[in-house]
Amino acid sequence: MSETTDDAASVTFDNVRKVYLDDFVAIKGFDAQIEDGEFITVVGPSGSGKSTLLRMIAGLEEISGGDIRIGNESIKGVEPQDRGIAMVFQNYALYPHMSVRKNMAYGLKLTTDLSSDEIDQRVRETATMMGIEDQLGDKPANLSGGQQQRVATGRAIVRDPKIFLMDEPLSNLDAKLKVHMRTELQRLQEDLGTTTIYVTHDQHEALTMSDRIIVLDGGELQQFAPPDEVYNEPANRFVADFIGSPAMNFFDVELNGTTLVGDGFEYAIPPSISDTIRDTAAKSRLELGIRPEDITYDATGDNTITGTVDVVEVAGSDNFVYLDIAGSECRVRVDGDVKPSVGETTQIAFDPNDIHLFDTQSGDNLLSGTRERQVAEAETEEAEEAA
Ligand SMILES: Nc1ncnc2c1ncn2[C@@H]1O[C@H](COP(=O)(O)OP(=O)(O)OP(=O)(O)O)[C@@H](O)[C@H]1O
Repeated sequence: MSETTDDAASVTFDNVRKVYLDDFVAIKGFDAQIEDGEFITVVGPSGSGKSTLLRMIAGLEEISGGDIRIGNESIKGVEPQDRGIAMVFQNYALYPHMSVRKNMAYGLKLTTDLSSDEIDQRVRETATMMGIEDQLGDKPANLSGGQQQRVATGRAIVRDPKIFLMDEPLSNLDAKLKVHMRTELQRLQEDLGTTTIYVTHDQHEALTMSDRIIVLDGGELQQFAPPDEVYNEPANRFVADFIGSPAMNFFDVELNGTTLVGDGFEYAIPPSISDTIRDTAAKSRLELGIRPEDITYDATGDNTITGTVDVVEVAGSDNFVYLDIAGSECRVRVDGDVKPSVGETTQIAFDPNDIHLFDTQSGDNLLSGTRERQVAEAETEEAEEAA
């Protein structure tokens, strides 16, 4: 997170609702507090309300209920151009008939009383920062995708906004350029320290770029937390399934004493976990979640599960093995030099500390927060031993 001097560019969502066409609720009672200078990504499936959220801040959509505040000020009744925001769109929305210079200067001319010379100087400085100073006289159609992206970002930066809103700004770039621009945007945001709300379909972008991630589904907030927490401590089954690639494996299980029993396997868990889930297990079915990267392939010893190799996906430095465990698919990440044969039977194992357990009815993660506690306890023990 970048250091800034005041909280003028915090963004508060207070029970925000958006209703389209009188009865379609696109955003349902959304609450969140974004701090000044944070880089926030918003992820969720198509139609989950990501763009709607951004468009309400930008003033491109009315808010149907609740309020959004920038700093302490409600944005209701504040004209879009007076909100101190700048937006970068997926299709860049550059004016085709204007040069890069005019595209970048246009917003400044409309919203400030700077002189032409001052505007020109700011445009040139920003163009240099974005590496497009040689393109100032060109029309957008004569630029590459990456250059157009830089112009769109430069046009937002030149206005020196309090908040950047970015709606999938890199999705039109090829994979290599995307990685490059991702680093560039991240560095720019760190240098400028401007609060940024960034919508993306790409969970890798979300996990690598942001201070915190908003996960939306069906217009409802599922989790708002730093990337490692969303990954390691997903709030519910939806988040667990949505974040991570290949996705987490899930198995229907029941608790029997300190053993999770599923189709084709029994898996022993420590009493600390079984005690945590016992009350829920008495009322509801459970799902065991385990990430492909947390599974040991070809394991020996106790507490293993038997599977048969269905598919082997060669992916370079890592391979993915798809196992059949009594009719359920289980994805396992293995080293690139491990290439099992289809039809082979194997044992897999995983550490009980890596499992996730969900209430099948509510989807809640029953072990939420326990991993943080485990880490804290381990650190305390280590400190005590060292003393
Ligand atoms: N102007 C509109 N009128 C009616 N419904 C709309 C309008 N804009 C969006 N919607 C609906 O609201 C829901 C949320 O749309 P939104 O564009 O915010 O989702 P999104 O998460 O950004 O999706 P995507 O990832 O596909 O861009 C969708 O069901 C969409 O069809």
